[in-house]
Amino acid sequence: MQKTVRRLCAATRERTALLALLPGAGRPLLAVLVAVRVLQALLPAATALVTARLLDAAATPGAGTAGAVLLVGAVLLLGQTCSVFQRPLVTLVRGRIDARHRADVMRLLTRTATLDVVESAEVQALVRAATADPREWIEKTPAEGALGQLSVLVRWVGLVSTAAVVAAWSWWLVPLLVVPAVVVRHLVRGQWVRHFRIWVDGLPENRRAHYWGELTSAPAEAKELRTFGLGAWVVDRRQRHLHAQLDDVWADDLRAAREKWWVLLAAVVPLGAAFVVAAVGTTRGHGTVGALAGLLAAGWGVFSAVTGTGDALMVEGARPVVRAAEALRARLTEPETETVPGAVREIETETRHVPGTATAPEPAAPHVRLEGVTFAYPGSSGPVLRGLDLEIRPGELLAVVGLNGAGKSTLTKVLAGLYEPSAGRVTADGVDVRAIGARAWRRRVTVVHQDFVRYQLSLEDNIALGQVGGDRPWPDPDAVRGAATDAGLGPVVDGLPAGWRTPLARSRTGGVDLSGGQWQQVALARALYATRAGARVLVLDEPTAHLDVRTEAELFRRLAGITQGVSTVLVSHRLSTVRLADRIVLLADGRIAESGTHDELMALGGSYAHMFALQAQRFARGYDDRLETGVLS
Ligand SMILES: Nc1ncnc2c1ncn2[C@@H]1O[C@H](COP(=O)(O)OP(=O)(O)OP(=O)(O)O)[C@@H](O)[C@H]1O
Repeated sequence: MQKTVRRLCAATRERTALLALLPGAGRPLLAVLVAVRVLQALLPAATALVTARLLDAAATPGAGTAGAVLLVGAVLLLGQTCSVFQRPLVTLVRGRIDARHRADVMRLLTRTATLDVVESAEVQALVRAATADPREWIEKTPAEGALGQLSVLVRWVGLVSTAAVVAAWSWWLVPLLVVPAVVVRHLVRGQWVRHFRIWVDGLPENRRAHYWGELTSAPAEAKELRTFGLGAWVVDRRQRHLHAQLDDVWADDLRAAREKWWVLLAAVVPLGAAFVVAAVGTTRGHGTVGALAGLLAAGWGVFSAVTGTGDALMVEGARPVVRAAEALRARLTEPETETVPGAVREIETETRHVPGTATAPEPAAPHVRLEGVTFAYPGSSGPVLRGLDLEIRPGELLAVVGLNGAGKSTLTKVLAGLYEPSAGRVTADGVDVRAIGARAWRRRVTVVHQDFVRYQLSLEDNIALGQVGGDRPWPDPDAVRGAATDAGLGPVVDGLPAGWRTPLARSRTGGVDLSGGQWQQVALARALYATRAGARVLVLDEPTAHLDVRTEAELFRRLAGITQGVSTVLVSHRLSTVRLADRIVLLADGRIAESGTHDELMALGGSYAHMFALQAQRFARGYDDRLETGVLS
């Protein structure tokens, strides 16, 4: 009982939340839509009345029918006008509400300061449910639910008005029509609920089928499908998952078709009986033929108003979206530290400066320290970083090396404020970066991630995304060109059909795709653009993995000049490159195991020296031509 009450309360709250979305479409628009819907709901009763009047006028000798004909015409015209206007009104209302809802969800997601929230499986599932982008017939958007709920309410207008017409003939006909209508509604609704559940249960199979289906048309996967001859295997897998879901659905369709006889019986017998009673009554002198015709029309109106389940389905399909959006709001609403204590106000308010374009003083690179930093991924068995201490001195080039999985990328993300340490802290000039605020800190730190993003935008925009917002014009063409030149993109730009404006996506008109190495240079240029806009810590996570030897060597020869006044943290497996750094740290077991210059670490004879010797041997045996050609010595 308590459970039922709680379920009813939740349903009422969610339905109210759906209705509350409607004013978001704009009050005047909503008012017109409600007026149209109410008029439409009144039409069956109006039709019944004017039909009765016309028939009576026609049956009465000498009575004029012109007035009655005009009334019938007016009702028909009103009906047509309503249905003509209803469609665009609904489209507008739906578009506005859903666009606003999706933007709200996106805002919520992008506002979260750290990655762990977005990465969690729970949040991903909520996002999938709340984005309201229906991929199945059982899913409805919030606007569809809101409009459905409006129709459910307006349906009462139709029910009351048609019931009043019927009651005018004889009140006891009203329950005779309403009771079987309620039974039919119950039966039909039960079938839909069952069908709905079968679909929901089969959704995991459906998603697997979609996954394999999409592989057959995705350009990236098309390569492998052909290389390994996986085409038929993938199609077969998709079919198997689809059958695993749809066999149950189709069985239920058959069952529902068989049950339709009961529904038909429940509708036809009482409705037929009511109409027969009315017809017999008319032949015995109770009312006119016109009144009987009106009664039949209104009776059908009563029945339709009760049995229609389409709107209720819209509401049911949208309720999970509203629920997920509420849960997401509760989960993601985290206050971001925007208030900056006095000690670091300077960092927050510094004028961001593009060299050569403004006279503001250059902000200095901060002295960054990681103090006893411990970090574990949610749900993982142990921490990746364990009480790690590291200092990044202003303006230095610090290299971080370590085996695969040692935690180098994790370290870069903690440094950039994308993850918060579970213990310890990151400080800039002695101030905890949490006190500075994630947004303010990230304007000071820029990162080229290992898995950087290839935006489907022009080359210019791809670079200028390094720093958006602020009071400078965007994109800043001088800063874009300077950063591109520093990243070695000059020859690439010359070869692009529309130069800087060329879209870097083959799917776009006039677009091109770049090679892996060229994309890496674009990502580097993006980070260098950020340094031109004020970032003072540049983190490069494997920035040259796709670059050829010559481009990489050339880049590093210029790196010190390019990043003057900026602290650079370079994560790399290429130790021949790393040796050029001011300082090298080796990450092992979640801590800094070794630290020093290349010569100091070689003299130490530890893990770094061992790794370097191994790589040098491999290169000397021809795995890499850098040592032989003397590009890197
Ligand atoms: N988002 C994540 N969620 C859970 N575990 C993760 C996540 N990212 C990385 N890890 C785990 O953390 C550990 C360190 O990964 P990380 O990517 O930091 O290592 P790395 O030193 O950069 O490795 P590589 O040299 O291969 O790039 C690994 O065991 C990895 O499986």
